[in-house]
Amino acid sequence: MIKSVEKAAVLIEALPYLQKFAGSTVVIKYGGNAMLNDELKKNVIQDIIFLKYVGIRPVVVHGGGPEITAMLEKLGKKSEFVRGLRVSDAETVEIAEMVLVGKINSEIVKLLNFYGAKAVGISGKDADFILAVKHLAKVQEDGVTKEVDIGFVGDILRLNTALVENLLDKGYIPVIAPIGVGKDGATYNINADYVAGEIAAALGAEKLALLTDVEGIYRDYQDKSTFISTLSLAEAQVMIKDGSIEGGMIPKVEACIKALAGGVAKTHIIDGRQPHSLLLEVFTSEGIGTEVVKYRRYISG
Ligand SMILES: Nc1ncnc2c1ncn2[C@@H]1O[C@H](COP(=O)(O)OP(=O)(O)O)[C@@H](O)[C@H]1O
Ligand SMILES: CC(=O)N[C@@H](CCC(=O)OP(=O)(O)O)C(=O)O
Repeated sequence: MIKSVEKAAVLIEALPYLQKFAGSTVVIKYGGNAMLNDELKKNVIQDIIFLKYVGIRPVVVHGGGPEITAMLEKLGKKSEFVRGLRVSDAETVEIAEMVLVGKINSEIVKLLNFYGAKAVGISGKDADFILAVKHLAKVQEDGVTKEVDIGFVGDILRLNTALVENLLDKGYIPVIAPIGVGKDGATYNINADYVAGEIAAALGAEKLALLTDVEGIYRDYQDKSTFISTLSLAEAQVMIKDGSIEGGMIPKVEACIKALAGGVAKTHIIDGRQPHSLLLEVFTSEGIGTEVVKYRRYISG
């Protein structure tokens, strides 16, 4: 049992962060790999509500990659990824939309409302929130960079930021599904990390927190002793180039780069499997996850 004095110390430790973040916007990317059981989901939902009740403006962007993969498998379709992005033919994007908007978005909204917030779900199609264009994946072949068509995968052309700002101003928690719409009316599957990075930059958020299924970034992710607590943009770019950041971690790091370039003060990749990792990241001095920063300070001597 923790003693009352220790409980009070925990609350007092949060005081400078409560003061610092009151009124600011925090974008939370809730990844599909951090949704894997109900207890974890409840923890994340309670953390988001906690942020809201201490005066922070949380914006939730969710993924759902594993559920899309499982649904595609049920329908006899195999998933293929290029640089962390799902190759999406017309049928795949339709299923991705069904899973993301019809299932995951409405479930997160339901849970947030059940635990005491007022949440509103939106996809990129609501009020043309995410205007998208076809993404061309850049892959290296024999030392040459080639552009590859991976189907209805979108890049973000424009975000209707006013929609999210209006919701925040009225006290709602926006819950965003990463589906975009083209000028031609086509539906695009967009990696949720990119949506989170762009929306954090567009809103001038204080913080972007990406919840995933690893502790953070490793120099060699097969070797847990190579964990990195702070990574600069330049270092991250080198790690993508030399292949030590790969697959699903690439969009995350690129989202941090986008957010930092857009003026977001802090970006973090944290372990969504650790109970209340979001609260620990925001309100304690305990270092958690990997912080991606513009520049790293070197202490000499
Ligand atoms: N250098 C690295 N450090 C940590 N994880 C990495 C690294 N490179 C690739 N990864 C992979 O990225 C994964 C996280 O991305 P992803 O599976 O898309 O998660 P999410 O569903 O949360 O978006 C990790 O589980 C890990 O397999
Ligand atoms: C183009 C693309 O890759 N879209 C993603 C969208 C969901 C997502 O981003 O889910 P996670 O955050 O759980 O990975 C996909 O189809 O898996």
